[in-house]
Amino acid sequence: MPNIEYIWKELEDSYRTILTTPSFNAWIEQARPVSLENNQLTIEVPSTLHKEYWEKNLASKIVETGFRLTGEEITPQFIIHNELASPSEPLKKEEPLISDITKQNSKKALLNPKYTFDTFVIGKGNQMAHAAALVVAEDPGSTYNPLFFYGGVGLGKTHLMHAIGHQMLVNTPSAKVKYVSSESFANDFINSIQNRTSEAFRQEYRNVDLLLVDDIQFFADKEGTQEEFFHTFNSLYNEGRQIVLTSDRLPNEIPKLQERLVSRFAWGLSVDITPPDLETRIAILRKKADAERLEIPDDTLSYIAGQIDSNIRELEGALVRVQAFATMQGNDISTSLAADALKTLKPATQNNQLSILTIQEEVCNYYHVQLKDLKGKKRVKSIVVPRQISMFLARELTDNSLPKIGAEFGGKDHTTVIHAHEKIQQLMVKDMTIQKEVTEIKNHLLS
Ligand SMILES: Nc1ncnc2c1ncn2[C@@H]1O[C@H](COP(=O)(O)OP(=O)(O)OP(=O)(O)O)[C@@H](O)[C@H]1O
Repeated sequence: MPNIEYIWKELEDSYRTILTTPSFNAWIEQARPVSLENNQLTIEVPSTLHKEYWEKNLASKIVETGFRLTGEEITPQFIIHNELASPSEPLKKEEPLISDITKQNSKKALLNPKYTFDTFVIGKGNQMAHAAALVVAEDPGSTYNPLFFYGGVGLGKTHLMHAIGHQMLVNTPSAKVKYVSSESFANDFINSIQNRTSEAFRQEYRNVDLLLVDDIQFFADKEGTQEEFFHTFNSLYNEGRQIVLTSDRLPNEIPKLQERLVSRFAWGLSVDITPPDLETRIAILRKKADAERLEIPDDTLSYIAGQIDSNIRELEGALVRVQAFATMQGNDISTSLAADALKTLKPATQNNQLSILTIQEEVCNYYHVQLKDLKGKKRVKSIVVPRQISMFLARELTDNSLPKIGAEFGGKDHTTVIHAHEKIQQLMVKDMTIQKEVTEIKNHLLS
């Protein structure tokens, strides 16, 4: 009987021949064979979405390959391990062949040529979003419609959206793809009323196979635009066309978003993107440096990745800054050069804002609890209340996104932060002691 490594290697080879590079990266590279016992091959995958995809689309290959190699029936079993993912390796594969028609259509759809699946680094905070994006690109209009990405600023929502568009055009060059920001949608709509071109507006938006609308939190307060978008949505949805939306928060947290839109957005799948861990940040920088053919030592990349932890746009900006600094000085890039280049950047990125850690430390001091307990899972009241107060203050006093705040409390879900915020808000009204304590901590933090 061949061993598990051999079988997995053979499986990888056969998947490589039948899957596109992005699919291979999303499904096969993110999976890990765990054991082969009693003809059962156990495979660890990162999420339920991955598990379902494997079961539906990839598992039969295991049975086929298993039989070919062993003469016996090998049955696959999938288990989910949330801690599994690590950033994908820089791509070593050949460039995908993108036809001229696809390129022209990508341009027409206003897609950024750099935002493809190939240039996207998969890591813990985005693997589910990436996998969902891929499913939608391969099979638009059926599995997750609408697909809704939410999360903090600069974490790759737009990038994934464009990647879906590119991939769909690779698969079907004649597909009609349209990307707009929510502001452009609103402006187009208003212009169409002023210019009496409503029919043309409808033609434009309701005859696409894939509609990508970015940052829909800016629909808040725009009643007429929401009304029009509601009809656009219905028309596309009823025709089985794919809709992908992004926002910095969940639909039900967007102020003044009509209830009927909130409920429609929940028909498909909502996936959050959380800030990347250090490994992923390093992998993103490495990929970017390689693409730009920059020579940067690994420890310098780690240094830069350590300086900026919650926004990939700023991370990329830091790399550009280091590069410019090196050119200006006529020196090679090194860690000390990077430190010099980023010195002036630090106050700007931090914006003199309170950090989540400062809030946590202040609350720990006030209630005499330990930081590790505050970030831990203990459910005793003496810790739960300070924990919820810290989350409340992090939300009130900083610009951090809900997922980011959750992540800073030992990897808690953003819904825990919402719950904590609501809870403390209510207590502040009912409980004078809590009100006094929270105010004291807040005053101390702001003084
Ligand atoms: N996983 C990733 N791999 C490679 N590059 C990434 C990744 N995530 C984000 N980026 C890059 O970071 C930058 C910011 O990403 P993007 O514009 O998609 O963020 P966003 O979440 O849409 O932000 P906003 O909320 O401001 O619209 C882009 O240049 C994008 O290519």
